[in-house]
Amino acid sequence: MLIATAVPVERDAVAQAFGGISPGSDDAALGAVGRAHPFRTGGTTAHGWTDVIDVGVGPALAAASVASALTAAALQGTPYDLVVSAGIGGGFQPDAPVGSLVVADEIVAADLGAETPDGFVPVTELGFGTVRHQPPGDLVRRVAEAAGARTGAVLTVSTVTGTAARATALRERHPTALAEAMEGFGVAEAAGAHGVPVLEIRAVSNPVGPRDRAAWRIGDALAALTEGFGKLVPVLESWNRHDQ
Ligand SMILES: O=C(O)c1cccc(C(=O)CC[C@H]2O[C@@H](n3cnc4c(=O)[nH]cnc43)[C@H](O)[C@@H]2O)c1
Repeated sequence: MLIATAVPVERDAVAQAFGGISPGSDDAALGAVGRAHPFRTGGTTAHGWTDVIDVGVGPALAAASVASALTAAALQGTPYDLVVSAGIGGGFQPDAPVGSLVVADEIVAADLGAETPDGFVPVTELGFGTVRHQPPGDLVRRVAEAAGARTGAVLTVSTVTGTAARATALRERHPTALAEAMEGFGVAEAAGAHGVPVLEIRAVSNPVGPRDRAAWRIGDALAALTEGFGKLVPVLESWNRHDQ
């Protein structure tokens, strides 16, 4: 399994749930993504090992980093069979309070499209590409149950929402959205290109809405990430894509 966080503190929060903090690795597949201290579990389960890597902020860098890691692992003959995008995120209020966990039942590119006089039009309506990925429903349910998480759409944005108007517009376009972050769709595109299932798990660090940096609770969200992963690791490790 490959778990992709944006930044090292998120990687370390997830790695703690596996019993370690970024010991570093000279593994060639992980080195290929250019990250200094990837975390690799001992590989003691029947399902092999889990790598936790920080892939950078934003959908483009996340996609490039994850695609590199997936390609390198496949070329080594040890392909990953599940990719998880994980980290902190903004929560739509009141449904996803700060400190809560959200598991994506849909990973949606919320600002990939065109602005028109009639409003936002997604690229799919312009005849291009895709704007959503669907994680395996059974795995989403099991993981959310184990971690005590809510399930809903997680939006990927290139600009952190900073106004109430923008939060309302996003929620109107995506009524099932619980959270927004900046990497999930990029990670999902890379996983999709390799035919590998994807999950997104976010710990809410701040409300989506008017920019109020003082209201961000990054420490609490990182703690929730560690606690949540502690509960769901057995589910992730035992999941087999043929269970679907
Ligand atoms: O606006 C600021 O002052 C500010 C301070 C620290 C960090 C940021 C970020 O933009 C971090 C983005 C990073 O964290 C994820 N994230 C967390 N909350 C949100 C959100 O409400 N909307 C989008 N992304 C969020 C994101 O996945 C990035 O990895 C800003």
